Amino acid sequence: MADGKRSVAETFSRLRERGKTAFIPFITAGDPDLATTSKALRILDSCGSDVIELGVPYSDPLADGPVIQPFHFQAAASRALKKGTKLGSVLAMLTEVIPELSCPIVLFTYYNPILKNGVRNFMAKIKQAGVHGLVVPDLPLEETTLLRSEATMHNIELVLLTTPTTPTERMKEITKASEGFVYLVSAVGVTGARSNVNLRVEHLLKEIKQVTDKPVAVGFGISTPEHAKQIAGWGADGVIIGSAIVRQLGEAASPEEGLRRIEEYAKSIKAAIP
Ligand SMILES: O=P(O)(O)OC[C@@H](O)[C@@H](O)c1c[nH]c2ccccc12
Repeated sequence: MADGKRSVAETFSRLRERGKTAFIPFITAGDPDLATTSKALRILDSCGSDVIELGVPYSDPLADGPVIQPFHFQAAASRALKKGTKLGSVLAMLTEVIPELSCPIVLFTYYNPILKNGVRNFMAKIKQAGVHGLVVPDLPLEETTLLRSEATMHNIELVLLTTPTTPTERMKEITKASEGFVYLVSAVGVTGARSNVNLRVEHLLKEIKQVTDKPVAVGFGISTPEHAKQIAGWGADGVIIGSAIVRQLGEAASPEEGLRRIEEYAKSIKAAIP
């Protein structure tokens, strides 16, 4: 690649060759401020994150879709928005930080901010900042055509999501269209920490893997090293953890303490998965 970094898909194929499962943490940009986010990205990268998902805070995440926004992200997003975090400042921060990271960044944003910027302009901007992939959780498959063609043109991997209630035919379409990896949302309903992993994930993974060779990463409700290990054991190519990491920052007395907690937490997950 032009920037010398592996794409998301290449990252997964390298891991697969070595029989490894990707660790994919999610944090919200600007929570509690962008300087802390840039440090968190460096820390997560050096703790062996294979891909990092970065959420762009948005004031009204429920506006356009049936997406359930977990409590911790609302809190994280409002902390970030209080600081006036905007897409432009997030991308300025990424432009500086991404060249120092070894793992690719997947940006996570609702569709509205993309529309506001204009799809083509948005893709050009995030590419310019060094972003590799994009997740738009409130974008239904039917609406992805324009976004996909612009993403492809700008060399951005557009990751699509499938859930336990997605009908099989639709799931097949999603796996066909998804780039980088397929995001399997492990449960319907409220996300965030749960005491157990949804046992249906094992079956869902099998079902998806029958129709695609693309890597499948599981997210929603994974919070402990045991959960991560269990999901890796079921053959997931990646484990996505959001709320549990965001909470480390939210509950800490200071950003410094939050960063130390993130580091410790990331290491504990990394040690649990192959
Ligand atoms: O927070 P959890 O339960 O660890 O799950 C990650 C997930 O929340 C993250 O990828 C994410 C944040 N906001 C979302 C909205 C829709 C789908 C996924 C997400």
